[in-house]
Amino acid sequence: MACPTKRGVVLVADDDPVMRLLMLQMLGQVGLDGVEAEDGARAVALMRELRPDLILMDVDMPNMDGFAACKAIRDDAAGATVPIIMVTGGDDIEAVTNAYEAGATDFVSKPINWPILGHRVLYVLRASDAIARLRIADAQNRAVLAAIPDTFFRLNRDGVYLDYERGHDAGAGLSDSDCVGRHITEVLPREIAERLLEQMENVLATQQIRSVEYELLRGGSAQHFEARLVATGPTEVLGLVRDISERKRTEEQIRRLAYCDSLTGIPNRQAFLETLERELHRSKMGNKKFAVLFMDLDAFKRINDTLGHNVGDHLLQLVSERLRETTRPSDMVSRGDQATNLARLGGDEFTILIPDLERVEHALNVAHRVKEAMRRPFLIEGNEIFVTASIGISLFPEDGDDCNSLLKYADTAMYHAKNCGKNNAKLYSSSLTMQIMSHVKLEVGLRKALGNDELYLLYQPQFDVHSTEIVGVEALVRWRHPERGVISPTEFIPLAEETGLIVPIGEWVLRTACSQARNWQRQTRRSVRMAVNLSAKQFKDENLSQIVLSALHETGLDPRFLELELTEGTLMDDAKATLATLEQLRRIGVYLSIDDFGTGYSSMNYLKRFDVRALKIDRSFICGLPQDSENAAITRAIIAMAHGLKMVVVAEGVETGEQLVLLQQYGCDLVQGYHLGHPVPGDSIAQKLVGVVQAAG
Ligand SMILES: Nc1nc2c(ncn2[C@@H]2O[C@@H]3COP(=O)(O)O[C@H]4[C@@H](O)[C@H](n5cnc6c(=O)[nH]c(N)nc65)O[C@@H]4COP(=O)(O)O[C@H]3[C@H]2O)c(=O)[nH]1
Repeated sequence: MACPTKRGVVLVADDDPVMRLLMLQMLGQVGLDGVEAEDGARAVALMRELRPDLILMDVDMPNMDGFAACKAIRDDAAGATVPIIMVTGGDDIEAVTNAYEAGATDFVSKPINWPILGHRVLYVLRASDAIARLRIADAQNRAVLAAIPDTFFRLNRDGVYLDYERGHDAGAGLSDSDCVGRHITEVLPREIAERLLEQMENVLATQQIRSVEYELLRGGSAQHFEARLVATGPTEVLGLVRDISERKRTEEQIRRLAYCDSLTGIPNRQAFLETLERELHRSKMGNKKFAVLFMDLDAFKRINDTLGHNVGDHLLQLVSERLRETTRPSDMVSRGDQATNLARLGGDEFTILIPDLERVEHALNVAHRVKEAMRRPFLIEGNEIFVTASIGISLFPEDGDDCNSLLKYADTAMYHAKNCGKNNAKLYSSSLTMQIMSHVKLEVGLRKALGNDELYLLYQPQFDVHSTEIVGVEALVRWRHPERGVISPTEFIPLAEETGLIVPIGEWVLRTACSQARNWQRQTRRSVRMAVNLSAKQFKDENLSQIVLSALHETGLDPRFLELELTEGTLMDDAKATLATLEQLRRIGVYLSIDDFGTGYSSMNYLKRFDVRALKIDRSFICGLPQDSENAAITRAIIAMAHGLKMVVVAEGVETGEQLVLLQQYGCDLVQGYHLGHPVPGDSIAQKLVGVVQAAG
């Protein structure tokens, strides 16, 4: 017979001393101690005093019968849970009913089967012990559930709520009366309910915890929840629901920080790449096309450098704002999520994704709209700032089928647009890559050209209109490329300017030209003025006057015989700095002229202050003469104006005798052009000069 580890105490209440004795004996045999009470009142008093583990209570007793004693014990907090076995008469069914009503745990009938009673007592003690432990566990569970803020519920396999306890963080959520006994689809939106039911099946099948996140609209705003489901039996799950709105808000903030450009508030490179990746996947699945536009502001660096970073930053904000407005129309975006279609990759680079592209013209139209939007002035700190944009476009699937290639090709096309004169939009084509490759190859070659002696000069004579004598020459550089043959300066000078190579190349031209002019003087005893082109980069080089001085000094050429040709653009770019450089050159004593006059904007006022000695009328005005009356009028006006400012006028690009005669009539001073002489090597000029001397002699 199993015995409890601790010896239990049983209170035996009976008015019959023989019965009490027998009971005490029976208890002793099963390892229990007994205490006696001769009536009900005494039993109640001993229960309070000794707190027995079980009570055996006879029904018929004097003073207070068993029913009354049982009730009194139950009414007392100390006796509320103690197991009470009532001892009733033989077939007294009514007594049994009364016993349970009075709060008895069990009953035995007389005559008593003593060995069975021992077992019965032990069984009731064990059951009571288990109930006590359950009661503690239940209290603990309730304490835990009360301490956590979550709502919890129980669902049966059919999806009906068995229980619902609203958590203290749930605010104005559902209550148990909304849920208990109802099916989950009647309580929650169908889509959410179905997800929960699906996970519930998983939980029951695997006995593992699953969680479901969902969103509910409450009081006009979205609230986020996470329900964790755990099986509590083969057909039941317990759900713990937590409000995760705050966590979602934090996650959203972190996402925004990671995916938003902090300056402009639009998506950043990372966000764009992810959008592009998604679009690529979507377009591949749906057999659709899309375009990537890559936009870069022309001359943004200059704005940043001259007006400061604050203005630069402000400009980028306004640009992104304008892009946002421009890319808003419905034809841009066929889906809701339009914000991420526009992004700033960094610096002044922006990208736009055009999904569901039906025709390429569509992408070109958007590019055109963007270009036009950028052309409107931006007002910053009271200044009107003008910018233009260059745009490159790549297409899926025509140009590539991965994000990196599409972005790279749009970038390549953008560079091409810039090279084509800025404020341009260009589509990518595979031949572009070839072009760019050859551009890069040319640059590598140009870097070596100086050291490899591949550059040389030709000289084009300039004649006095009246005496038809050579009074000067213009030095024009050529590049004898080892593979491609002779390359024109119109091809490599822009590249040299872009890469900064123009500074060493220009210095070489200057020294070579000065040395050539000095050689002619020695050979022919004739002095002609040597004109050398100066690019804007050279002009801005702070060592310019030093280089000019040293070239003159080394070759021994008189400064009067060196002419520096500048374009209008170079002069007008930064009038203040220009004045200082021009003043240094004037002090050296060199001759200054303006090349390609009429093609840019120059202020006459400045020209006077700059102490420029000659204007070269651009050949685009001369080539239409004499038929083109408009150009004729412009040419005459330039000559009159230059003479008014005491400047000499040189006409470039004279190709016919008629043009020469006309220019003579207009009073032009000097002429240069194929009609009078092509650019030729130095020796040919020497022969011409000797010829002139001999003819004169
Ligand atoms: N159609 C036509 N063209 C004529 C005629 N007469 C002369 N030309 C061409 O017109 C250009 C005049 O030079 P530019 O306006 O200074 O224009 C020059 C100049 O801006 C630049 N360049 C040439 N050499 C140098 C240099 O050493 N340094 C710098 N910075 N630029 C240079 O390259 C440009 C082109 O030079 P080139 O190809 O040598 O072309 C030369 C010359 O060959 C004519 O009657 N008809």
